[in-house]
Amino acid sequence: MENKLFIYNTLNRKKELFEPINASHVGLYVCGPTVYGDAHLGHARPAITFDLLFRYLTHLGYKVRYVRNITDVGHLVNDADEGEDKIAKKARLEELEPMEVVQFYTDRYHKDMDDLNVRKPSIEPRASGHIMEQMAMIDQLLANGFAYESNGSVYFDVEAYSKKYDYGKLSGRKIEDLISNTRELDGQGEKKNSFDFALWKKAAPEHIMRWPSKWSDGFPGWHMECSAMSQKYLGEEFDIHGGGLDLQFPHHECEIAQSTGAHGHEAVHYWMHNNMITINGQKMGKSLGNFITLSQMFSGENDVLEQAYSPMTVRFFMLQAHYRSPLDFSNDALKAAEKGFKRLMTALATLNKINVSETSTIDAEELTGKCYDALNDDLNTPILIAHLFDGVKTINALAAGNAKIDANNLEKLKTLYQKLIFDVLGLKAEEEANTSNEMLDKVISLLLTTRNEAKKNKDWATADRIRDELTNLGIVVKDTKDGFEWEINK
Ligand SMILES: Nc1ncnc2c1ncn2[C@@H]1O[C@H](COP(=O)(O)OP(=O)(O)OP(=O)(O)O)[C@@H](O)[C@H]1O
Ligand SMILES: [Zn+2]
Repeated sequence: MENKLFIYNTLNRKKELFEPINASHVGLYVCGPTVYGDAHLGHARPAITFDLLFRYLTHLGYKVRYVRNITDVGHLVNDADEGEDKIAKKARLEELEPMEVVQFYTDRYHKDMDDLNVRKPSIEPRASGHIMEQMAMIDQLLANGFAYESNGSVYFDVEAYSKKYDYGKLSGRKIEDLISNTRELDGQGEKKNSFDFALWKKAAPEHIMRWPSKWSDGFPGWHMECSAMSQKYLGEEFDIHGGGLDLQFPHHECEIAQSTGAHGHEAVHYWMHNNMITINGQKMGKSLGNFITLSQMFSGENDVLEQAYSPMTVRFFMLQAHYRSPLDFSNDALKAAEKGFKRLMTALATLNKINVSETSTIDAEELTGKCYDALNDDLNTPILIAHLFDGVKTINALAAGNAKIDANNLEKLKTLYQKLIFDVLGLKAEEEANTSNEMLDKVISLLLTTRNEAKKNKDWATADRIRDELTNLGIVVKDTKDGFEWEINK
């Protein structure tokens, strides 16, 4: 397969030709959600970005193993080593078992992902199911002298590590700066240095999520799960690790340190980071309380929303921006995406009705080349979509009889649009659901109008039968002075 895909590697801060370890296979790991609340618009960004990558690599012919985890233990409220576990806190507030919270929000996350047409990863491991693997890696780090035990907890020894390796290489932080910024805090508590991070934490008596270990009854640190699970399913060295830009430090920096410290070499060849969804210029975040959940986006039930936005509108909105650019939420931008998506889908329907000519004024090959060049340039979807819209002008010109296309070019154009729109961008037609809803509306209105006519004719038997039969189907009919109202009894 001819390989021209360049991806921006955060580690080296440049676009690099993608060369997998094994010519035909790709290992991809992406940090998934911490499941203690509904997914918001921000969470859709890494999901869609790496779904696009998964789809494009598959389209290019690679066999991809895509691992996206579920964090169900170890992610503490302040993202550092202190505070309550995010899941445990939610469980306490809701009076539920932590794993009930996890199951509830994991199911809801899956529903949102299905709506957005995000393909399921090949493996979706949970942190709590991989405690043994995490403990084994901590053992390795202790044996290699990059970790120390303190009062039943185990910490990563950043200073010892940085004598041999480069701590901060991903995020660009300098260990000297970390040392000088934190000096006053050090020498207190369990850690040698305040920038050391937890690999294993001894659980306080009230902490529910705990596992026995040789160090203490406790739980693993948040960064540990991704190192242990990526290694388990993709090997000590693998191709691509993705996640949001906000995870670069400390999460991914710590992952690099853990893997390098345990194995003597780095695990990941290409680090990819999606930029943030912002709202009024600020990161949309659960902790900041400025989020719109995905189900609110789809139903319109949030005061910030001027209308509901369908899942494909949301997906198109994301794809119209490059994944490394920040993207600000606005009703106007979403409305524009809604229009754009519809225009593209209408053009696709038009394309399927175009007649063939003997000659062609259109060169499908040229457009195909431009589209793939955009994708190969670090998944430049805004440029790709601009080319697809140029093609829409051509399609409309063909439909209007202002251009000609031969069978060969028409076939190529159809294949290009089908493959890129459905397989790679992962868009899908949405009319179907709407059509069946609209159809149901019309059929019920027809029945109820017939019922009103029956009532006018004093044909009470027919009127009652229509109402009763609808009630049996779960449709509640209310007579009003203007006619009728109805609703489906859920
Ligand atoms: N506003 C956002 N824009 C883009 N990606 C985001 C945004 N918020 C979270 N993510 C990404 O979603 C993934 C899951 O993150 P996680 O569940 O840890 O969210 P979080 O950090 O708890 O969110 P929050 O900051 O809202 O509490 C991560 O890759 C993270 O980078
Ligand atoms: Zn992670």
